[in-house]
Amino acid sequence: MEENSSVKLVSSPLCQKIPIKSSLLNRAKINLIILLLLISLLVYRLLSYFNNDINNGFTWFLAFLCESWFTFEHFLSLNIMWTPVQFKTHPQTLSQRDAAELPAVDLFVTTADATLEPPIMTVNTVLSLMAVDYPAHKLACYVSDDGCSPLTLYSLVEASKFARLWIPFCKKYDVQVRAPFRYFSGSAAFRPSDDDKKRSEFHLEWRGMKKEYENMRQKIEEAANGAVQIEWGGDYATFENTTKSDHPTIIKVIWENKERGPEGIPHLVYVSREKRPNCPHHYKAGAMNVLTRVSGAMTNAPFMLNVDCDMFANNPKIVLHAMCCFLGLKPQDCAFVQFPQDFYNQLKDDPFATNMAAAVQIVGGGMAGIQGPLYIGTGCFHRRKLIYGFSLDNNADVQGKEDDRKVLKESLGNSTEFLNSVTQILKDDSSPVQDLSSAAAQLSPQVAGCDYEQGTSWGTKVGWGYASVTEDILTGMRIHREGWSSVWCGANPPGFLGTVPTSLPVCLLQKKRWTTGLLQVFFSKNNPLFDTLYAKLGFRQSLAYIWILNWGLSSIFDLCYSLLPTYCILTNSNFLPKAHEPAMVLLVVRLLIQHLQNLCFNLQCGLSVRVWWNGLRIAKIYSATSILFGFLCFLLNFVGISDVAFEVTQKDQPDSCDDQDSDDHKDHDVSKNNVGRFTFDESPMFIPGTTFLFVHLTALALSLFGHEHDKVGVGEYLYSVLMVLCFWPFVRGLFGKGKYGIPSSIVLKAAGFAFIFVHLCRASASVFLIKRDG
Ligand SMILES: O=c1ccn([C@@H]2O[C@H](COP(=O)(O)OP(=O)(O)O[C@H]3O[C@H](CO)[C@@H](O)[C@H](O)[C@H]3O)[C@@H](O)[C@H]2O)c(=O)[nH]1
Ligand SMILES: [Mn+2]
Repeated sequence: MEENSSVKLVSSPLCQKIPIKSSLLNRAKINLIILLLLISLLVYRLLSYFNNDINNGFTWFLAFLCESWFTFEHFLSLNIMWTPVQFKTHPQTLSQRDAAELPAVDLFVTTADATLEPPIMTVNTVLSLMAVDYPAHKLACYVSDDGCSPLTLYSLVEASKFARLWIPFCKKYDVQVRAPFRYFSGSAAFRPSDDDKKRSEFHLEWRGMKKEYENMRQKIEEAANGAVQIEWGGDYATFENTTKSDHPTIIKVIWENKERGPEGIPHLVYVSREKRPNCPHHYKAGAMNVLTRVSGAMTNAPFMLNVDCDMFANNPKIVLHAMCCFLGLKPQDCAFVQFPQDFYNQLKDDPFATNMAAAVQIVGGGMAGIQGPLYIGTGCFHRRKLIYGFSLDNNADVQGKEDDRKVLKESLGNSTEFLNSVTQILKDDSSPVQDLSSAAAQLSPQVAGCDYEQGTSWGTKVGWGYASVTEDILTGMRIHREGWSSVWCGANPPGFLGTVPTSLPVCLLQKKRWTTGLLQVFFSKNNPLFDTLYAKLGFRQSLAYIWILNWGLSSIFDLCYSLLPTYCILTNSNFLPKAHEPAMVLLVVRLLIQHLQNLCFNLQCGLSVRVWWNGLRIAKIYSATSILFGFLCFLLNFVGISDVAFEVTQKDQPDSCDDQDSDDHKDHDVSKNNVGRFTFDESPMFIPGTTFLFVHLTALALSLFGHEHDKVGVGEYLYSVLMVLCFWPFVRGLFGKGKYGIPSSIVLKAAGFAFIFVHLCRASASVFLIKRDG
């Protein structure tokens, strides 16, 4: 194992921090070479300026600007991959401890829309969490429903009935995957083991359980498609005359573990916070803050896990893994425990590059070797104390704060029940509430009300942050800024599995939101550089954040750069070194190393060449569509013209158990051949993408048909041809029918923009071209 001086080794019988050995360090070294090549290309560009060896000042400047950014960006990425570490946890050691010694954990699941996020999916996530290997009386599961949907409540009520059969079954047979849809998916991986089969009663129970699950699924489906009406009355009466954006607080204790025994079924609570039309609700961040307060006043566990509704616990020991980190490391080294994001519905050859597992691994493991991984919004365990903005040291000033109710009130709001729970957390006193249902009844709905947070620090110094639609990065950064480190816990099998969008329009919406959200953080007082200067964010950690936050901006530079070849072809100029120049060698070597490295990495991860190409291609497509739009949204928001909304990502319905093999992903309305094929809709995001294609096609066509092009080099042509290849799915879209075709309104608008672009290029040529011939 390679020792690294900048990585402190922390070890305990529960959790070890281990530097990752040389293969990844080689990655860093190769990237160092690429960095040197990038720098030498910049030097070449400067020299060509001083030698007066340029034929177009505009392209020179733009190319220099973009290349400087690429070099800087590459340097930032190198920083991340320089000292990767991994954490190894030993849950079996912890599970030997007495249940009484294990801390309580509140489990949060968020859902926002019963149509985009099928309730059966939320139900599976909830069941997988309630069934984990951990004393049941130490767990409570809270579901936030931003959709205020009686269907969601109904589904959870059904789920709680099923849970009473499912959880004992899972524990009896040590089921490995406790999301029933997955367990019963028919996939070979989840077939009962030989040992189980030998037990005579197993088959009977297995079949019975499968039938129960099917019944529950059917009931929920029938309620969803209206075949069976939910009866308004009892618990559902409160939903009458409500809409998603206008309704009172609804909190229902669906199931209470009254015996409080380790073998029981964990509590299950439904929460739909109050919403009113003129009251900002801050999307997911707002929902998380309400869950924090409601759970505080009810079970008040010192630790909280949060997952998105599509992300089930794939490893039954997941809470034990997390507790190994919290109990095995020094508190300041373990502010939160983030599990990698992994997905189960990956499309073949990953056409939309949604499988970011490799990238996430590099970033997560890399940052883990600095000040700790970023918080990625789901699959993460937090400390309640830090979420409230307190220090982890029980020093005098905290005790002081505790007495000072006024200070607490100012920052955390004015609810007696909730403030009492906060005081308890400050004292590290974890005695649970006696009776959940009466606690819920007494709890003023105020803590989940839409004006509770007015004048408090919620959304700024307390809880999940409101200043960005990527509330996760913002919130994690606040914790790092306060000087704490976080942990990256790669359990095996993976801790959680979620879904990725499986169609292009949905992917575009998601990428657009991420771009906007990240830029919102960067261009604000939350900029990581300030946190390094004025707070406790480490310098290298700050660089890592700068790299992540500018993910969208890098693509914008890339988009500009990709337009340069067309500009050059249209104006008979060049911006890349000519074939005979030595700089061309540097360029070619750099591109070769970079892409070969990526290719090898893909192959090492067991992925195909196709995946590598798809990744390259879709990056260009995202730049010209979603990222461009995300950037524009950010600009409009920055100058105060428009708000940014959190548009929920549409999720595919999980397969029912009758499907033979869930590992083969199925698109629900197309034949298998079309899975992953590009689909289009009326979204304006397709306009710039199509325009980009038209511009390249026009430039290439014009030079083929005799347009003057003696100064254009081979580099410009190859670049442009490559861009057309990347946009080949769009070429197909021009001729495709139905959703496989680009709508004619989009094509017309794009043609208009392309015409204007070509015209402007040619008009500007006369302004920028340096007349060398006198
Ligand atoms: O008003 C809202 C909007 C969303 N959500 C929930 O937020 C979660 C994430 O939403 P999703 O549409 O799945 O967004 P993704 O882009 O897939 O989510 C990623 O990116 C988000 C930040 O942009 C993070 O919050 C997520 O955890 C992370 O998985 C889901 O459970 C939603 O139900 C709400 O509770 N209320
Ligand atoms: Mn999601």
